[in-house]
Amino acid sequence: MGKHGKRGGGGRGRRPASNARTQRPNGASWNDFDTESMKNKSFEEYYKAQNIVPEAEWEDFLNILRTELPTTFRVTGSREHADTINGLIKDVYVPTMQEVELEGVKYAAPKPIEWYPNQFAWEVSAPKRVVRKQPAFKTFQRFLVGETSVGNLSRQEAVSMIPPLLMDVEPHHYCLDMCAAPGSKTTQIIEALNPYHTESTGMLIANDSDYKRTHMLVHQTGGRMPTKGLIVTNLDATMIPNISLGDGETLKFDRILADVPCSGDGTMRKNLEIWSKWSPYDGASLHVIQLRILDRAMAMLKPGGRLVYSTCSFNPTENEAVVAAALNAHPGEFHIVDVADKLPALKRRPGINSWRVFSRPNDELVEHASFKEYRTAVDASAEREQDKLKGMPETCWPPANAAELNLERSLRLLPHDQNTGGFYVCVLEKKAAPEAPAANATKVEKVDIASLPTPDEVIAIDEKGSLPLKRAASPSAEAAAAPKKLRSEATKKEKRDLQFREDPFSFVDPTHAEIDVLKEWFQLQATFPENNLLVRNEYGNPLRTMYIVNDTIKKIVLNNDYTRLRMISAGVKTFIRQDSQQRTDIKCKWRVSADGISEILQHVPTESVKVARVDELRTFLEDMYPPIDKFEEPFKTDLVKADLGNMLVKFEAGEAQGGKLTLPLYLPVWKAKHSMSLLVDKQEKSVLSERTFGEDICKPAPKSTLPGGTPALPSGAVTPVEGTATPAEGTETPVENPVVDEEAALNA
Ligand SMILES: C[S@@+](CC[C@H](N)C(=O)[O-])C[C@H]1O[C@@H](n2cnc3c(N)ncnc32)[C@H](O)[C@@H]1O
Repeated sequence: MGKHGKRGGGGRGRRPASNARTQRPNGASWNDFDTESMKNKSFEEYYKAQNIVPEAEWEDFLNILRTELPTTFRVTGSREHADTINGLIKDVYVPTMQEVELEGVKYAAPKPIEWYPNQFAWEVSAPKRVVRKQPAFKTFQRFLVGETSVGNLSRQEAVSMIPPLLMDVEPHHYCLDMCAAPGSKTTQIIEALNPYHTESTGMLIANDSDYKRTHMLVHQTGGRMPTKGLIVTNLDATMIPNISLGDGETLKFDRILADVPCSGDGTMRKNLEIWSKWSPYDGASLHVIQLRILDRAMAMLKPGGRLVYSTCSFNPTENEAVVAAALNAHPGEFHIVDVADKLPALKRRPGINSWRVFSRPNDELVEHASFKEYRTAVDASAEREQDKLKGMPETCWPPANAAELNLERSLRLLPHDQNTGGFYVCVLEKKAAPEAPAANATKVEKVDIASLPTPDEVIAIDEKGSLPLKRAASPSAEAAAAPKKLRSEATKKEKRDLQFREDPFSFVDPTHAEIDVLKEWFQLQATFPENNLLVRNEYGNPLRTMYIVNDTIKKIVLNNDYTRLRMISAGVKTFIRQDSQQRTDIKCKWRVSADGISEILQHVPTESVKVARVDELRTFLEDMYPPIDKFEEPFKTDLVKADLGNMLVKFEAGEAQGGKLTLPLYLPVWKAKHSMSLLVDKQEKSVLSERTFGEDICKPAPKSTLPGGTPALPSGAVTPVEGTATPAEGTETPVENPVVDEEAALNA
């Protein structure tokens, strides 16, 4: 195998199509690669031998792997305005991109992905070079970036959208996403739990073992897809502890996604370095951890529950071998679900029940027909030098009963079928009660997963093509042990994970004076979940931020030590304290966050929401602090009459001043002594402006200081409020999410 991935020099065979530098985080970009260097002898030999691609299609398979992936994205389906956004794409943007020509070449307009439900996913095949240079594509690109930043669109590889669609999530389900970061599938699960903001009683635990990546997860879900039924945790998925719901009940899940760390060779079209680095050890080194994660998922699933196992790898060692071993570790308990009737337009290949196992001593593939033969080679020292894996376990080979496990019901997505990356998905269901094997079933020994060797360090590649991921340090084994008692008396006795440095979680006493203030100010009705207001300190003190959680999340928080669960966040950030140093006559020093407004609106009387029109929205966007005089009647009188502080405003659907709102829009607004302001993130304001008025009419933030002496804000900050300032330092850590935390910006 030659050395590939040279930087710079544009030698012979250089890809002609793109001038764009699609820089990869790991350093390789499409410009650095020519198709000549996109070769790997072992990869080709290995996969030819696996028979996952019919011989007649082999060249198509290899050729498409050497081309750049189209851009694909989803419309966030649970949003009220999903249809509006999809309508804009179809009716406004796509017509302008018909027959686009650049340098004599015609490029197709974006088109809906055929198999994705409701035409809510799109594919843009034009290369970035065209998108940059061609005005119609450029305008569309700006729309995509803006709507993605506020959570209305999600950029995601097409095949990566499949596993959540096959989970069949319903709003009442308890779900677990075991390896969730950066969270593209997590947002799909949340959407399925909250279709069109129906009242979901279900919940999701989104977990990842990489601490930094759990914060990406918080950002991805919090700002873009806020839900009161969500907890983010930072656990090793192989030993997620049992979770108590109180009264002796242990949480079992209806739906689990195990989108496990993998070799990522299905991502070669964007993660170009795989071409030079691929080896059969990549998959084999991950086999045991993948199996352990799947095994843990099986234990946490309810009878009748559904579990989706997926990888972005073609490799049977990471796919069918893992599923087969897991089934044989739980004989008679699970079956593979036939999903042939789901997503009917999706071209998929059946899983295989026979595969071959190779090692690669001295850079040449060596096949081992059986585990026994492989061990003989290792023991004879022929393999020892290369035996980085502490030995491939027997579960890497097809078991004797492979043909009886219905592995063909699992799905392999091949890139040349519909111009995508590669993926593997298997849907498993837990039987209501274990079944005895059929009399004619092949006898196999039960797989003992606990006895399998785990490599010390496994390196997986993120499906987004990010940096290789090292396996994160695991929480302590004790932390994984089941809780013995309820939290009320047991928390202090439970073994705490002292390495874990996040702030504690507790609930505000509903009789607390601040809750009375909130109730009176916002006229919160009896339906308001006053018992479910969570704060990030030990004493239930509403110091800076209050989050709303649903009842199940509350039970989890109350009945489990947060360090043992390594809880990073929970619920929707709803109320943010807005203290004033200059004014004492503000009756309610809290504002509703833009993320939390839909949680509040359902509990306030219609008449307490002020009504405005598109004209008023224009005034709010054009001027960061419009004086009350700038507004028209009858809204102006409403503003004059209102007390200083936060109010909720409904901007009615309609057209005026070159703007159009297709649906009503609800936003929090602040009244200060001299002016008004929209409590919305700067970026979101620009997106809103583009969508409503066809251009960004928002004035840039003042350069020096703002009224009240508040300094100008970084991007991502909510508009500060005249006359308000930093709350006194409390015991809570102020920044739960450094990227989007509005408070942090206010306090800058
Ligand atoms: C393929 S990526 C997941 C992609 C994610 N599901 C999505 O759709 O955005 C695999 C993830 O597994 C995490 N991971 C690796 N080992 C893990 C373990 N033992 N337990 C939990 N997560 C793990 C990695 O940090 C990585 O974020």
